[in-house]
Amino acid sequence: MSTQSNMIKVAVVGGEGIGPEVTTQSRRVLEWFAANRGVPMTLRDAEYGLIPYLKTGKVLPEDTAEAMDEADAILWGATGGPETTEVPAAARKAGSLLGLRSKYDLYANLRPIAASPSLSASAPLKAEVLDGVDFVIIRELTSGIYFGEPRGIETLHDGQRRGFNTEQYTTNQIRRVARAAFELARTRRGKVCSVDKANVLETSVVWREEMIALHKEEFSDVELTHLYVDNAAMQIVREPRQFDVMVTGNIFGDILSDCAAMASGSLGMLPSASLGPVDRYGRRKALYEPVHGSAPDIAGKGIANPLGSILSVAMLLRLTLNRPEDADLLEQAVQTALASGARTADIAEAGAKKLSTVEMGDAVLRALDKVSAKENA
Ligand SMILES: NC(=O)c1ccc[n+]([C@@H]2O[C@H](COP(=O)([O-])OP(=O)(O)OC[C@H]3O[C@@H](n4cnc5c(N)ncnc54)[C@H](O)[C@@H]3O)[C@@H](O)[C@H]2O)c1
Ligand SMILES: CC(C)[C@H](C(=O)O)[C@@H](O)C(=O)O
Ligand SMILES: [Mg+2]
Repeated sequence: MSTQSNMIKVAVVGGEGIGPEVTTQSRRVLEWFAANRGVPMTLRDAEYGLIPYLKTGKVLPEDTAEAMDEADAILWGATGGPETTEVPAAARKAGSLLGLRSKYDLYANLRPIAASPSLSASAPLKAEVLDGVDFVIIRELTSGIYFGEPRGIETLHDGQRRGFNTEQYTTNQIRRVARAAFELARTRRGKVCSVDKANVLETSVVWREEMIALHKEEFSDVELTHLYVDNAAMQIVREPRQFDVMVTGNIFGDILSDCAAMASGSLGMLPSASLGPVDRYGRRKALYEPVHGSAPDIAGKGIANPLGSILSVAMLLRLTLNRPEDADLLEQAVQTALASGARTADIAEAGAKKLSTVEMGDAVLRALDKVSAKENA
């Protein structure tokens, strides 16, 4: 991490599938902020996935690991896809995204969901329930069933195979992500909905008890409610406006955020920030990435929606660079581009012109020029 001045180091890791396609556009946006708004940052590009594996035998070569280690912020694209079946499971595991989340202790994963007024005609949900949708899912990212031990696959006496994993949460793991949720709610509409499965799982019993205890001890000014995860999935589709901050465990948050993407129009629209603990200098390691994956079904076609990745840059500007005005400007530019009719295939109304990934990047850069000129006028 940077030790001097306010120069922020950003590692840009496009990865696989549509990852490099969308990250090329969000990188252009970062460059626009460096050139036009004097945002102090250095960019270091690094390869991840099949391509470096074929060259070095590692999906995460040393140079990439070093770029990520020294970065304040990582702009990540995506990992995975059928083309990577050439990479043995062990090599993939050695450099996995889960391993990186764990290595940097990126426990608080913020996934904001906002409905764009311009997309109400093409959104899968009814326009009446979308007006004003604005909530954040905070997903615990470094524990739960993704990381619990024991785990494995074994062969039983009768020859059947049995796969097993362990769901787990400790008091501290719950409390630190709960704190992130309560603190965020204080800057928003003051409401936290905690999602669990406490009617079945012991991990969720502890989760709910710790939420209630911390709320009572330190955050009684915030409204705290609870939902079981099955009901939460239904409520997100039925009436997403009821939520302000939703906090939940690793696997529930993974599933609920893809579900919530339907309130923003497409999975391609959702950004995210994964944050580590604050160190003694007040800094925290962060990884910014769209919520979607490598989308093998559209990879290489140049049609992926780059807005989830571009909006992740807005989160980077806000959370790592502490430049809220620049983050607002970028979010405004995205809305301006959408209002002017810019659509990739995933958000296009019937009959609308479909832009390529690059053309959507162009539309956002044009909108940035326009909104910043207006601001300076
Ligand atoms: N953070 C990550 O790197 C990440 C996240 C999710 C999935 N993955 C990996 O991605 C691979 C594919 O997974 P999947 O197909 O289940 O999920 P996915 O998110 O890649 O795609 C799901 C669907 O959404 C569409 N989609 C996703 N992003 C889009 C975009 N920007 N524009 C337009 N359409 C978009 C895809 O075309 C696909 O139909 C898997 O290997 C998975 O493990 C990686
Ligand atoms: C790629 C995969 C491991 C990842 C997850 O499950 O966390 C993804 O789905 C996500 O949402 O970031
Ligand atoms: Mg996911």
